Amino acid sequence: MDGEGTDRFLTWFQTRGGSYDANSMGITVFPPAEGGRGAIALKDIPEGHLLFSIPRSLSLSTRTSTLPKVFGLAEWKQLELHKGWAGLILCMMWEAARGKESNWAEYLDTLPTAFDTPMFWTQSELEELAGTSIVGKLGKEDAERDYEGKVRPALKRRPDIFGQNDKFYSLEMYHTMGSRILSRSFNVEKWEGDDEDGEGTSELLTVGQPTDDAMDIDDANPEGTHTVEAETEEEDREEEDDEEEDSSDVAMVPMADMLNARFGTENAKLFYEKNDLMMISTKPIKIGEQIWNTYGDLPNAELLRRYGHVDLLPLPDGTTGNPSDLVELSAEIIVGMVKELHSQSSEGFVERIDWWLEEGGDDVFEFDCELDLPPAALSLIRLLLLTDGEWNKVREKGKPPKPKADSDVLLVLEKALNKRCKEYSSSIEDDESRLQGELTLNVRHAIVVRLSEKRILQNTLNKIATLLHNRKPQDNKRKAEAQSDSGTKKSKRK
Ligand SMILES: C[S@@+](CC[C@H](N)C(=O)[O-])C[C@H]1O[C@@H](n2cnc3c(N)ncnc32)[C@H](O)[C@@H]1O
Repeated sequence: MDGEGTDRFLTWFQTRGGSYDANSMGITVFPPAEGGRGAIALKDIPEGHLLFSIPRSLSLSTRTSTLPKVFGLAEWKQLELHKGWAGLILCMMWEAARGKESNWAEYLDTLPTAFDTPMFWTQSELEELAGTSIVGKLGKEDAERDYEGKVRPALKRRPDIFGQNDKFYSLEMYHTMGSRILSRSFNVEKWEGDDEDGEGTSELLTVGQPTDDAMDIDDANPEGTHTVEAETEEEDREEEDDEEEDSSDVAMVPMADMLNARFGTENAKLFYEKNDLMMISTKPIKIGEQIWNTYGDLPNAELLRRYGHVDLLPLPDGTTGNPSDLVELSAEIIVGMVKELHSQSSEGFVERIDWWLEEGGDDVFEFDCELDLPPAALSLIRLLLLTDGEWNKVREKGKPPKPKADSDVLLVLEKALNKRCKEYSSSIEDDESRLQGELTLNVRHAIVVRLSEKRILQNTLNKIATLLHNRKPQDNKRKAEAQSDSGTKKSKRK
C-alpha cells in the first residue's frame, strides 16, 4: 500500500467511526525483517496510552457482513457455512466483489494479495521442510474440500447474489482470503448479554479470550484482553462443541492488523469495551520505535505456517533462533522403539495404548529449548515397559505410571529421538553451511525452521547421554537392592 492508499484507508477508518492518535502514531514501512508495513511512534508514548479504537461494527466477520442474512440463514447453515472459516471467506469474497458498495472496500484494498507462507510454496520448496511439523499442518486439502463442498454449491445456488464473476470466487481467491484470515484475524467474542443474532443495542462483540491476558486499564474497560494470534486450524475448530459461535467470533479488525510482532517485543495490545476495540500501549514506547503487537510468541514453524516469517534472536548458546521453538515427537515412534528394543508383540501394546489415549494421554510430545524431557513421554514409555502384572495394577488404579526417567526409559527415548532425527534429509552442519550462502527467502525460512528443530533434538540427546552416564550405576545399585529386598521378603514368607 503506497502513501495514497494509506491516506485513503485512514480517511475511511475515521469516517466509519474509528479514531487514532495521529500525534502519537503513524503507518510506515519498516525493513522486511522488521515486518514491512507497520506502526511507528511519532513521539514518546507512555504506558497505558490509547493509540486507536475501532467500533465493533467496523470489524469484518460473519456477524457484521450482511451476506449470511441476504443468503438466508437457514440455507447458510444447510451448506454448513456457519462452520469453520468457509462462511467468513465467502463473506470476504462477496464484499470484495461488491467493490465500492462494500462497507469495507478501502480496508480490503489494504490487504495482501501474495504470501510467503508454505501454502503457496512450490513442491521443491516444500521438500525443504521435510521432517518439520509444518508438513502435516498446511490444511490445503481441507480448504479445497470446503471450497468444493460449501462455497461452490452456494455460488451455484444464488447467481443472483454472486453473479458470474469467477475472478472474485475462484479457488485461488479462496486461499488468498483464507491466508488473510490466518495471518490477520482476531478472536472477537460476543459481548455478554448480546442477543442471539447479534442485533439490537447490546452492541455485538467482545475481543479475545477474556481470561489470563485481562488487564485493568481503567474503570471503562475492566476486562481488556486481546488475541492477535490467528485462529486455530479449521480442523481443531470443527471439534469444538460450540463451534457455531466460535466461527462467528473470527473477525478481521482493520488497523489492529497493521501491527507487526516479534518475540518478546510487544508494547501494545488490543483491549475491548462494550462498543469498541482499543489498541493500548503496554509499555513506554520511544519516538521512532515500532509499535509491536504479539502473535503469542509462537515457534518459528508456526510463524512460518501462519504468517510467512520467522523470528531470529541471539540465543544463550551463541546461535540465533526463536526461544519458543520446539520439536514434535509422535507416540508412534516411541511405541515402535519399545517394540524393537524389547521384541514386544503389537497385540500386547494395543490395549495399553488404547487405555492411554482414553485417559487423555498425548499422542505427540513437544521438546523445547529448555531441554526438559516431557513427563508424558516418560510416563508412556514406562507404561509400555511394564510387565503384564504391573500393567494390570496400573489399569485397576486408573493412573498412568509416574514420569520417572530411569535408564530403561531413557534408552527408549534416546533411540526414539535418534529415529526422529532421521526424518530430516540433511545434517545440522549442511544446514549451517547452506545458511551462509545465497538462498531464496522460502528456502532460507525452511532451513531456519528445520535447523532449530534438529538443534533441539541434538541438545536433548546430549542431555540424555549425560543422564544415562550418571544414572546407570545408580540404577544398577537400586536393582540389586530391590532384588535382595524381594529375596528377604520371600524368605520371610516361607
Ligand atoms: C498482522 S500483519 C501485520 C501488518 C503487515 N506487515 C502489513 O503490511 O499489513 C502480519 C504480517 O506482517 C508481517 N510481519 C509481521 N511481523 C513480522 C516480523 N517480525 N518479521 C517479518 N514479517 C513480519 C508478516 O508478513 C505477517 O504475515
